[in-house]
Order: sequence, then structure tokens, then C-alpha cells
Amino acid sequence: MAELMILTTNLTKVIKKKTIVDSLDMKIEKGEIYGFLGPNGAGKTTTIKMLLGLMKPTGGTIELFGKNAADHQLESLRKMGSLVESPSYYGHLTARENLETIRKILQVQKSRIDEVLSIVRLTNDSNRPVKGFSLGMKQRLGIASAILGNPELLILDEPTNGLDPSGIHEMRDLIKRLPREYGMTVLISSHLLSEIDQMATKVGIISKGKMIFQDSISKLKSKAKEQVIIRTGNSVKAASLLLSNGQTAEQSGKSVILRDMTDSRIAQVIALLVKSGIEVYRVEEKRKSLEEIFLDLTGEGGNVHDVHSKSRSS
Ligand SMILES: Nc1ncnc2c1ncn2[C@@H]1O[C@H](COP(=O)(O)OP(=O)(O)OP(=O)(O)O)[C@@H](O)[C@H]1O
Repeated sequence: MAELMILTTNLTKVIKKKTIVDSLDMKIEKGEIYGFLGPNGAGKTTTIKMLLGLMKPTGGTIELFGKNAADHQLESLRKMGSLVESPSYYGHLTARENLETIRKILQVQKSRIDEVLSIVRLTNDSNRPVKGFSLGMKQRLGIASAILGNPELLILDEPTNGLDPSGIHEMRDLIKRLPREYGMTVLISSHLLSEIDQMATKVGIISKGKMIFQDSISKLKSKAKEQVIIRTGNSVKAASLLLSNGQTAEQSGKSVILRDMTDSRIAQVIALLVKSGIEVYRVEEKRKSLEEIFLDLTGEGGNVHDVHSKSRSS
């Protein structure tokens, strides 16, 4: 099994009697880009602050790099870089000068400044005062600061917040390169699945403080099982006829809904309906988008409980 960078067990935070993070089990392996997703207020920042030792958990445990975080805090913080909320800079100083102030604290080699400027593609703007930078450039400078100490684990809290599509694109390209080219593991939070869909190797979805899904994007996509909707002259009769012929079908208004159908099975179903005198008006195929699955999971109803029990047993 791959080396574990983060493992939380029953991680819980209660603030003013309100459970903000609720028995969270998070598992992140080396080399992953882990998308930590959830609507605003779900508890992402609170979780991240606990991982970074900025907030003390009310309950549960955190292991970082295979060791209990509370017992090895300095050791693990040395191997981590982070960008939480908007990064702060000296606006009148250049990008290079801002990095130099952090470099002195971290005591890394001077040459590392040129390396990180090149990684985040700010070399050409490195001698300009930061106050003239776009939001996207400031965020990239924030990542440059976070990776200055050459961390093994990089934690980014909503780094694409407020960026325009081209800024999001640049950020995505940058983050994708970090594990591949520099061996880093990345935890990135977002409230939009579409923003991390194309870069995350794993996703953890949090809703109201609880982890409701944790697996690969492809597993998440497989939840988007296609439906075949057949509109008929008599949907009640159609559904019961199909059921008596061993075909699971759900009646909904004037239609019957079938799931996981092959082309030949659909042909058989239609032939059966027509032979039995039931008119077939329309056959439609519908597949849920990733965003719809995400909304289903994080919404009030949907199949939250189904997924929750599934992710716990896996
Ligand atoms: N110090 C605090 N005191 C009281 N409530 C808090 C405190 N910190 C966080 N909360 C509440 O906890 C909930 C989760 O906040 P958190 O910032 O972790 O969510 P989030 O998922 O990061 O969302 P966002 O993207 O909006 O920051 C929110 O309802 C917030 O109001």
C-alpha cells in the first residue's frame, strides 16, 4: 500500500456547542492530488486548520506522515506548505523581495527563490511590486511561498476562489505538475467540483461536517448510471408487465424508468411492450452530470445515506 500522508480518524471539532467537523475519516496517499470538496460552510477550512495545527481538535486523531500529529507537530510542519485564505504580502515589495522575507525564516538556499518563481511562472514579473499583480498572479505567488521550503505535502484552501477562467486554468496546470515533477502530495479544497474535476486523483466530499464520499473521480462518475426513460400509453401497466418479466422498472408519471440497460435489452423491452398492446411514444437516455451528482450528495435529500454507508464499508 502507498505511504499515507494524512490519516484522520473520527476527527471532530465542536465550536460553541456546534459540531463543525463530525467524525471525519480522511485518507490521503503519497503523490495524490486530493480534492476536498464541499459547499460553503461545510467545514473544509476548519478541517484544514486542524491538519495544520492552527486549531485543536475536540476529538479524534490526526496522523501526518505516519505519525501522530500532536506528538510530532514541528517535525510534520517542516514537511508541509500551505495556502489558507488570501495570502498576505508587502504590496510595495517585489515578488522576489516578498519571497526573500519568507526564505530567511525558512532558512532555505537563495537559489530556491528562482526555482519557485520558475515553477509558478512568475520569473518575468519577479521584480515588479506585488501591488500591481492580478489576483491570479498573487495566488501563484502564494503557492511559490508555500513551496519555498520544498514541502512533501502542500495544503491549499480554495486557491481558485475569485479567479477568472484563465486564472483557474493556470492554477490547475500548476497544481497538476507538482506531484509529477516535484513529488509533492497536494490537498486542495474547493466548493466547485468542476474546478478540481480535471486535476484531482481522489475526492473527499464533506457536507455539514461529515465525509459523505471519499474515492476516485471515476468512482464518483460511476454513480452517474444512465437511465432509460420510456414514455408509454399506460405506464402503470408497462411497469407491472416488465416487472413480471423480470425487468426492474420504476413507474414515474407517464413513463417507466430503467437503469443499466444494454441496447439489446432495450430492444427486447420495447418489443414486449408493443406486443402487449402498450404504445411506446418516446425512448430517452439520461445521464447525471458530475455537478448533479455532487449536488445530490451534498443536498438535503438524495442518496447521501446510501453513499455514506457505502464509503464506510469500503
Ligand atoms: N470560530 C468559529 N466560531 C463559530 N463558528 C465557526 C467558527 N469557525 C467556523 N465556524 C462555522 O463553522 C462552519 C464551517 O466553517 P468552515 O470555514 O470550516 O467551512 P468551509 O467548508 O471552509 O466553508 P467556506 O468555503 O465558506 O469557508 C460555518 O458554519 C462557520 O460559520
